[in-house]
Amino acid sequence: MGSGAPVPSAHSGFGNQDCQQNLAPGTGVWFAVSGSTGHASRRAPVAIRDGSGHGRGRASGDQRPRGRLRLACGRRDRRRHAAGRAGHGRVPELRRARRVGQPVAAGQVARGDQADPPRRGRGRGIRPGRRHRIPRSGRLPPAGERRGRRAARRRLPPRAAHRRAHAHPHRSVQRRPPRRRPHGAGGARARAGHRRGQLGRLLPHEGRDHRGAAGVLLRAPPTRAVRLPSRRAAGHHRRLRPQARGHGVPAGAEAHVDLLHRPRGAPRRAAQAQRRPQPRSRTRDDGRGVHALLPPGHRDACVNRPVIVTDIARADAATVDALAAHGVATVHEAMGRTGLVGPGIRPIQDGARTAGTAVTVLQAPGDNLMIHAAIEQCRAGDILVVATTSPSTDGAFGDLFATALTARGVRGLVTTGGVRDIADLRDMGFPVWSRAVHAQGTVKATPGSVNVPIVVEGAVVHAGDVVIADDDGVVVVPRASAEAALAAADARVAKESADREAYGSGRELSLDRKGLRPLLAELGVTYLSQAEYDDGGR
Ligand SMILES: O=C([O-])CC(=O)C(=O)O
Ligand SMILES: [Mg+2]
Repeated sequence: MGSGAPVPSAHSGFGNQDCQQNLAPGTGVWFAVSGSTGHASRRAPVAIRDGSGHGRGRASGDQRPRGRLRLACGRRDRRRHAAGRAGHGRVPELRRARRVGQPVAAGQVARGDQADPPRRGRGRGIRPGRRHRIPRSGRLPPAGERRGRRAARRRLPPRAAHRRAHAHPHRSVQRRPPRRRPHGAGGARARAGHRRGQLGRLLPHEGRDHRGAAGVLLRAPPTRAVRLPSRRAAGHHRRLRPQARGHGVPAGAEAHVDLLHRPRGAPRRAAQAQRRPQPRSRTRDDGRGVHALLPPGHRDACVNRPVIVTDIARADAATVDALAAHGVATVHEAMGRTGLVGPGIRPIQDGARTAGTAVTVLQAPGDNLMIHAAIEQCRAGDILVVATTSPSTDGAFGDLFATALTARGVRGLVTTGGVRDIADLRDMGFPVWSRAVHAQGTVKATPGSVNVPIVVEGAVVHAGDVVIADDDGVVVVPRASAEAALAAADARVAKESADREAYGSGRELSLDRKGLRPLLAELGVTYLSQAEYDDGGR
């Protein structure tokens, strides 16, 4: 939504989360009449001042705003009602009433004393701060709904039957719609706005009654409604036209799609309302991490489900050892400055240099189950490389794992997570590169994968790739490029060796040896004496 004029709507269901999720700064929020009791009154008109929070509504967790609208019977009404003399002419009174469709100014909460009275119709005389009677049928529904409302009224039970059935005649309790939704009982689930039944409850033209005690048409918004830019309205939802009509707005592509409901499959958790609908996961992901869906048939599509790949191809062991001898910086340069793991992954010890073939682990944050599974897949010459599906610094690895891995000939660990027992790890001589040292324990509860491609601080690691690690960090050499990388690294080492000799003896400067003087001149770098510099370079 942009910051344009708010859309008139009879929806009343903006809660705090809706605001945080879906509204841009300065976007006005609008309201509908809420009954004094019943589910509709739990929804609240609030306004957004900026993208970080809400207007002056009540604290988070209590979605009733200060500007909540109430319909209430006056004391005299209740007395007369109790005495069975609720005459035909007695009607509930509307306090601090506002017109449906009247936008709340951005940055303000709807308050009764700021109410803008209706300009037309039977409620035109209503003034803030005064008590006015309004006709039982009210004038609140937008014009487009009148036909449906009249149809719904015809289906109401007689008033006498209603009074007999009414449990609390002294209160202005909203009467439930006389007809139940076709999809199950219209109880708590219906009020919470689940599933398609809600659509039916919202739309008068679908023939259901929505009037509260005062005959006011009540609407509840979709709790999972999603706001999208209006340019995406066209074709978004097959019910666009009838729904837009129901709200008295144009039904074309210009209609605001916040009037629409999310198609089937929307997530139940409001915090995830903007995620695409996904097939229900067969695994327990506990909401941690977001699956990166790959199209079926993609070579890496199996990363969508937890797997342990057992028979990985590994880079040649002699090549791995030779690359280890060259170190991270040299190999990285030899590979055209690629393959480097980001600087967030640091060694926990000094002076270690190792290389191995990668056994990869993709695990949930705070969960080291898949490390346990990966140990079995490790063999001599491997290096364990661990990534989590979302950032975590929990200490998922310690000396017990290192002991098991050492027994299998594993050469070290690289992890995007945290490690603990590091004094023991150092004493053992088991080298580790990690994002954090953190004693925080982890669980063994969530599925993950072993030997699938992972990303480690910007570097893609496939199982069997060469991973070289030393005090400078970590570099990854794809298995298929290992031989070429070694040849390039050998050449670089030879060249660096000659350079080292030249610089060490003082015979030559790198500027001359590398032919950099002409480059400096070409780049406009000039030499000045101190006097010339002090003189401003003239
Ligand atoms: O067991 C764990 O959760 C990690 C650990 O501390 C160890 O390997 O020693
Ligand atoms: Mg431990």
